[in-house]
Amino acid sequence: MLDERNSITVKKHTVRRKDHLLLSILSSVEEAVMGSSTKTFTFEEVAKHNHKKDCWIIIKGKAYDVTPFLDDHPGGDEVLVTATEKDATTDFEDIGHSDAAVEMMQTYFVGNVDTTSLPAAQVPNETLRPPAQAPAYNNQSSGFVKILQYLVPLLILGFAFALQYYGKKTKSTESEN
Ligand code: HEM
Repeated sequence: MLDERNSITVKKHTVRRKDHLLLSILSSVEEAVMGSSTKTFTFEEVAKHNHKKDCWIIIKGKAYDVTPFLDDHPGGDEVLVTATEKDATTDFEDIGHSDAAVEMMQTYFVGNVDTTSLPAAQVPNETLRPPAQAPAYNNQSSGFVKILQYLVPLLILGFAFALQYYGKKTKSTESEN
């Protein structure tokens, strides 16, 4: 009886081990297949998919075909279409997407993007202007603020003394009367 039970547990273990082995073989085969079949697109190739019926976005150097997700995206379909034809990494991260969203994203992965083909980030000219070009009145105004910093406490002090003096004077004239 005991022997029978032992043999059953031993068999279970063997089966589990075999399962595990089989799974790891399967996953490494899958990995090898997936690895070799992962495409690399240029930015231009990805950018062609830029409308509601065919919508691809680029996040962290990877391309995602979010066309089937447009209707279900909690942030709406418009933001996703607007995020095409550019590197949408900052847009995606600025929203503060949850871990669940990041996990969900993997479903739509279609390939890597050749990062050398990505256009340089477009920075508005205003932000590139060096601070040296700031208007000259800035220095003048900071000098004026410094003078005020000394002047205001002095004025308050003078006002306090004047009040004290005026108070004493009115007291003495009252007592004289
Ligand atoms: C494959 C890519 C994306 C997936 C899987 C995804 C998924 C999600 C999910 C699950 C949410 C709900 C909140 C959360 O769990 O974080 C969400 C919200 C949102 N997403 Fe995305 N998203 C993707 C790309 C983008 C992009 C590129 C933008 C562009 C700006 C964007 C904008 C938004 C906005 C505005 C919200 C609403 C946030 C709020 O109402 O608080 N998403 N997204």
